[in-house]
Amino acid sequence: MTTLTVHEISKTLGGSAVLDNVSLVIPTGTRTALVGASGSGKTTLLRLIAGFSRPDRGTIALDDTVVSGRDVFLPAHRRGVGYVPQDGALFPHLTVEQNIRFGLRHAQRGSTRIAEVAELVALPLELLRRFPHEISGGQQQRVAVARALAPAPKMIVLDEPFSALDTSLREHSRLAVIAALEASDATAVLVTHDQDEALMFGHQIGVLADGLLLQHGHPSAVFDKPVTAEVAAFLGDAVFLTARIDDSTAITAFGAVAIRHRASVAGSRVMLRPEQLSVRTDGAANGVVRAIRPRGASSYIEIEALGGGERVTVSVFAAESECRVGDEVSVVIRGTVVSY
Ligand SMILES: Nc1ncnc2c1ncn2[C@@H]1O[C@H](COP(=O)(O)OP(=O)(O)OP(=O)(O)O)[C@@H](O)[C@H]1O
Repeated sequence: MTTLTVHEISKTLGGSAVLDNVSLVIPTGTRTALVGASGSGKTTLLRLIAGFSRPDRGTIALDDTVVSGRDVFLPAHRRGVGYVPQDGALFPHLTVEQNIRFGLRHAQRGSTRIAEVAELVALPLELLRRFPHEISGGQQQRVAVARALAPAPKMIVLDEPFSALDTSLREHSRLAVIAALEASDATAVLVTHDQDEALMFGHQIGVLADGLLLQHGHPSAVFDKPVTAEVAAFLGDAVFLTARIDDSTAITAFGAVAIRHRASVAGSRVMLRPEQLSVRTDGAANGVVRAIRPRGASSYIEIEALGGGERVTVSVFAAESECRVGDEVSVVIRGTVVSY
């Protein structure tokens, strides 16, 4: 187990700043997900951590040992960091067992370690004799994780390991890999562009945009109190409403609502999640139904505030929907909001 300290890292590639003054501490034995849009710098940061590339400025330390700094650079093979690339990158001409064995030092190769790590990633032992093309994509990814875990690294980094998998396989593989990481005690960093994956991965989430680490912290803290509207929108569907901010209350076109976090001092809008909205046909009307869009079990109802301007889309259980276009209804906001 190792604590990773990334301190004021900057990196320019092809003449453009790809990472700008990024600092992050990943405590020993914890799991951190780095999330961000395509091109935000996630893979570059992971490569710097693994030791495949050198930062222009700043330092990277594993515990008290600086592995990247002004006059120091420990290459990947001397860092003891396990690496799981995006496509798994298994050797096609080697069996599953030989692939996993490849990650082991000579002395460990005859040991029971292969069966141990196969079990750790929930890989049935009968698959050990097969070649990569004879197992599923999800199993291949787990072999790649097993290969990286085999030498018991103190730290493991994973670059979008589930991105090529379809939804159900991805969920299954994710859970198996998280359980394996938990059991291994390795400090882990996962790069993903999938918000749900990032939020469920572990102890910390870091949100990158254009080379800047916009926010990092416990997943629920970042989700509940996003520092900017950009972070809020990146982590899930977000509804923004113009509001008059009055101390700890926001007055919106759909009523007053309590503020749980003021991200800016002089805010003029609030953010809430679509799940916080519901619609009632009794009660004081504050909106008019402009469109109804059926979507299987649910229907999306577009509602415009009375007096015009603001619009929200509310998801309702289709069988219970009594609304028609033109009806006046009451939009109710549950819970609390963040103001910007
Ligand atoms: N070797 C390189 N030379 C020049 N530019 C590069 C190089 N590698 C990456 N970049 C650029 O740096 C930026 C960040 O790339 P990076 O791969 O770190 O992003 P990412 O967040 O991992 O994206 P994705 O989710 O698409 O993999 C991009 O604009 C990319 O085009």
